[in-house]
Amino acid sequence: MVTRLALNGATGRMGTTVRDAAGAREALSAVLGVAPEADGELVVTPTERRDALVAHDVDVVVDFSTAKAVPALAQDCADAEVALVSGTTGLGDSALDAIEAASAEIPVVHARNFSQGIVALRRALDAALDAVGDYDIEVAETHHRGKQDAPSGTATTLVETVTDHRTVETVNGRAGTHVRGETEVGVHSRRAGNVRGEHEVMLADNDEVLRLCHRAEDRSVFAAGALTAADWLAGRDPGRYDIEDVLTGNEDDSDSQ
Ligand SMILES: NC(=O)C1=CN([C@@H]2O[C@H](COP(=O)(O)OP(=O)(O)OC[C@H]3O[C@@H](n4cnc5c(N)ncnc54)[C@H](OP(=O)(O)O)[C@@H]3O)[C@@H](O)[C@H]2O)C=CC1
Ligand SMILES: O=C(O)C1=N[C@H](C(=O)O)C[C@H](O)C1
Repeated sequence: MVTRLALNGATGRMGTTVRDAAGAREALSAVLGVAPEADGELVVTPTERRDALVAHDVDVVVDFSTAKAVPALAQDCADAEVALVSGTTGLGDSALDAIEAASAEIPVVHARNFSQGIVALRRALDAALDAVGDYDIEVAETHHRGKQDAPSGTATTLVETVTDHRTVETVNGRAGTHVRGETEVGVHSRRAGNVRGEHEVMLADNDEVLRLCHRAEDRSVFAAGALTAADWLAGRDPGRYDIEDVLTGNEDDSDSQ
């Protein structure tokens, strides 16, 4: 059976990449786009979205848009009983609450990075943190000049992985006169060119430095992960799932209802 997709943020960098990647998969079909400026019969505006999801018999919405758009999107998906895969980053409390509320009605995957390499990096970081003592940790990320949110969602997730191991105080950038505190984790953001996404976690002690790095060279790696999630999510029970659930097929760790 073909899973019918709607792409929220259809005209953006990721929306167009996901559309092209979906076209190459037999099991998926992108039947609708949503963007602020509707530009054809298959692209509707956010106010038309809920009715269009029902009319086009959509199974899953794949969302790469903007944080402000997420609360209304999550509500529309719940109302239309359509599953949601969202990769949008920089979400504040209202968007996170809206995703949580929607997940009582529909299945939802939200991931700040859909690449397999970042899943592997998180696992490697977990293992490294088990192996080293209280090494100093700094996180750095570089993205294209068009990225709006900083630090990146992935950098935030990497700091959360550190938080699973120890109490930390996040310092976004460093300026002025200040000696590094023992619990600090510095997070550093650069914006330049068309860099797709680079992340590095540095773990350092006296006389040794361990670096864990990932570089996305094409947005297709994010699109592939999001489409795998869409395929996996269609027809599941309501609940909140994560990218580890998708890649391992593990449902024990989800909080599905
Ligand atoms: N999880 C992951 O693996 C990845 C996540 N991302 C995240 O995805 C998001 C989008 O990134 P990117 O594609 O580069 O950004 P773009 O700015 O290129 O695309 C965002 C699109 O969303 C549209 N949009 C704005 N408001 C709405 C709305 N209310 N409803 C529907 N669409 C809307 C914009 O339209 P307009 O321009 O007309 O305003 C734009 O076309 C970011 O948060 C980014 O961090 C990116 C890559 C990978
Ligand atoms: O905006 C982007 O481009 C990306 N955003 C995500 C993030 O904020 O972590 C994921 C990826 O690095 C690309």
